[in-house]
Amino acid sequence: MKAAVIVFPGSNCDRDMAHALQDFTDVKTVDLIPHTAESVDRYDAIFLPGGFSYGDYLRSGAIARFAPVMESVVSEAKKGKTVVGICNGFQILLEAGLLPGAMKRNTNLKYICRTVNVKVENSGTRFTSDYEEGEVLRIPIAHGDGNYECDEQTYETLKMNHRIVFSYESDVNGSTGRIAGITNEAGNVLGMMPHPERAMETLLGSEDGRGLFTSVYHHWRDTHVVTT
Ligand SMILES: NC(=O)CC[C@H](N)C(=O)O
Repeated sequence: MKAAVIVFPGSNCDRDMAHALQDFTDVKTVDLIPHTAESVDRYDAIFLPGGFSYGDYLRSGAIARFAPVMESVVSEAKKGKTVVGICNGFQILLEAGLLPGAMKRNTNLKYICRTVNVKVENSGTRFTSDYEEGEVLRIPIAHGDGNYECDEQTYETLKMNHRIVFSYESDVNGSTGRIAGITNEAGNVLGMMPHPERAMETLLGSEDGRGLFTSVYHHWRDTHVVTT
């Protein structure tokens, strides 16, 4: 599997994301791809990392969504490739229209940086198959704009189709339905606010994030014939 980690001006979790993929899965190639790249079509999975792309000016993710590489990210997502957006990456996917809804300021109007309990609501996805359904993970959050908002109909659709993949065990930022992560309708695009790439080693507080990266890798391995 070849993975691309997109680097926008202001990304700050790109190296952690590459480290998570490189050192905790059997992914063959992990490349850091600049926001100016024309195409990511040679990659099997595309990762949008957290950070403060374009300084969060205008609205988190609103400028990054127009970065040159995004045209290719959108078209690969529409072809069914695996796309993962974490934190600012999730915000960019929302702004790009690959996922429904939007992010508002956290209800306490503060940047929240702490480890929280995140529940796996659906373990039947390519992002969560290595977790148990209902499992509670300890994963850090670090965001100012993590208050997920969508209209009632969208919320009902997300719920009915099991597209709410992660939820906060208790309310941390005001998100509708305590939503922490959702997929698109086709199930190949995931956006989540918590940072699994910062939960890879017990020494650093938690290794509960590993399952996200191994699930993506195992999904790819199980759907591809590997010739050596
Ligand atoms: N860690 C992040 O990706 C932060 C996302 C965004 N800059 C926010 O504050 O909401």
